Amino acid sequence: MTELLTANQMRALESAAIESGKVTGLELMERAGQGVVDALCNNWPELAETAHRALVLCGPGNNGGDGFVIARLLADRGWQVDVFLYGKAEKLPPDARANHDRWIETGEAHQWDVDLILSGARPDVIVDAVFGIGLTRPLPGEVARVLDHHARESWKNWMRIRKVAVDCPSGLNLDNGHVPLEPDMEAPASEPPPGRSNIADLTVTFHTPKPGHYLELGPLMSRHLAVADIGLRGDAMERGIIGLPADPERARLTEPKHFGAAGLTALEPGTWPSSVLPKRRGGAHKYDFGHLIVFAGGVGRGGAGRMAARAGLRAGAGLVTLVCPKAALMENAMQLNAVMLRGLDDPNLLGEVADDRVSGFCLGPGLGVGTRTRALVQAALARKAGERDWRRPVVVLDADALTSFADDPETLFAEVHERTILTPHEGEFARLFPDLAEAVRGAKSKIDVVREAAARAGCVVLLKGADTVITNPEGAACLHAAAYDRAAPWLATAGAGDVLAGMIAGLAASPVSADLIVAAEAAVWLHVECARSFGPGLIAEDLPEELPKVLRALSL
Ligand SMILES: NC(=O)C1=CN([C@@H]2O[C@H](COP(=O)(O)OP(=O)(O)OC[C@H]3O[C@@H](n4cnc5c(N)ncnc54)[C@H](O)[C@@H]3O)[C@@H](O)[C@H]2O)[C@@H](O)CC1
Ligand SMILES: [K+]
Repeated sequence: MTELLTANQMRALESAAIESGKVTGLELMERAGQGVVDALCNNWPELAETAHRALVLCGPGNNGGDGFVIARLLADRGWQVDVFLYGKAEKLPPDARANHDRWIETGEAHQWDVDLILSGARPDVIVDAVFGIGLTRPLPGEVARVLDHHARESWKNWMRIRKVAVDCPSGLNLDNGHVPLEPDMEAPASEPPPGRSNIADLTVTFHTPKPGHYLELGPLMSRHLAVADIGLRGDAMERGIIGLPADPERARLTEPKHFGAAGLTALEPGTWPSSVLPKRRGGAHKYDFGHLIVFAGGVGRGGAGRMAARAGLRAGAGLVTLVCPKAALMENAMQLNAVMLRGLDDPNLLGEVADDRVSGFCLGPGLGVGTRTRALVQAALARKAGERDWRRPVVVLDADALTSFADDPETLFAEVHERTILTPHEGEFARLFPDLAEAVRGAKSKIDVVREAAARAGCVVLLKGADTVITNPEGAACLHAAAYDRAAPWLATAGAGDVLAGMIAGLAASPVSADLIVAAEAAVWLHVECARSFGPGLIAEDLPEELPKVLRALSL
């Protein structure tokens, strides 16, 4: 499953299933609790073999209800289970109340008491079932004190305690990956603010992952993510199939999996991302895969452009030409072979270096901020469909090509077209969309702000990060996360963004390329795959050189 459902979408799906009469809320809660116990035993097989001790922390809503189910199922396996309830039993919602009542037939539910909880017998497993998707306010201090990462240290041998989060580590907002704080807690303090330090060893969510598991603090707090099937899949219409244009309402995770076909792997030909890579058939001519022009900066500033060009060529463009000021021709000539080279001083003479077989432009890396760059961007955006493609040339705008419009983003937005993609990092994004910048985003998720940005700009927008969000003006949103088993911290290296811009352009410049947002998704995935394949010690130049190995593994 590649859809990422927000809290409201998840609730709507559950209500529809319940209203259809196919399932009851109690049955869903039972499956959720069972899913957590199964994931626990799968993840730590030794816990499945003998009985242990669990501390189950239940909250005032249905997340707490899941906790009571888990307590009962563990007790049935012979475990010793201590249960604490934050809230009042009589105020629990009906399904949670039913499971509470069932639990207290044989066990006890103690009232929340920080000192009592932390001075009890050492648990082997702490189950965090305090808040799930229903958390609307900052985590109460007395909950945060118990869930804090360091609270375990009140027990001997605390390093052996495992914490399992039900749906999410309590405090994490599953729509945006934020942890809301009380206003007076925003100031940096010597200790981590309550709530942000609730780090699970395993997080078990239901039906699909949620955006907040992948955005911002989500991966840091969730640590390992398991998704339990609670039987809603048959009812859920699949709207997030990777490789097809993205759904305008539901965000999808960029990963090589198809709904309902868990057995498929990325390595099977014909599946994503192979299915959207242009270079996969014989008998083709180099122009069938497009001619990409990458612009480079002046003397001594060509490295970023050269890396983008090489990435474009490796990614699959049939031809790549680096265009630089004439004064920089010699230094570039000394560094390039397969990438062609032309000099251009006057942006108005673009036609002299770009005939109408050019199907893509990449501008920004190392280009310099100023009027020349603006003029080049405008010239590239003004190009019409060429001889080989019924579409206009794709235009990838990155780095200085974006910053050159910081004073006047509207001019840029007036000229972009549907085959344009902006690829800012957070700093560049803030220059073009100051009201959507990270510092003023508030509770809006990164997905929502990039959606707004794409609608405002009128083209595809890709906001880079460990969590990369790609959206188009119609509202389609894809989230690629270099997190969990795809974490690639060594990708945080100078020039990695230049290579990404080149890879996107190289894939999208082909006249047979997929929809731009789909091509960008594939490029982002391949970029991280190259980093993972190369491993620690990576520098940006290694990324294009690793691409053939990654493509070979895709059986291309
Ligand atoms: N039938 C269903 O709806 C299912 C729900 N499931 C579980 O139910 C969870 C969602 O349940 P709920 O919607 O009841 O939400 P939660 O259980 O996450 O929390 C809601 C409760 O917390 C209170 N609350 C929110 N923020 C608070 C704060 N800062 N301080 C104090 N109290 C606060 C609310 O007033 C409400 O009582 C999911 O995360 C999942 O774990 C699963 O059992 C699957 C089925
Ligand atoms: K929780």
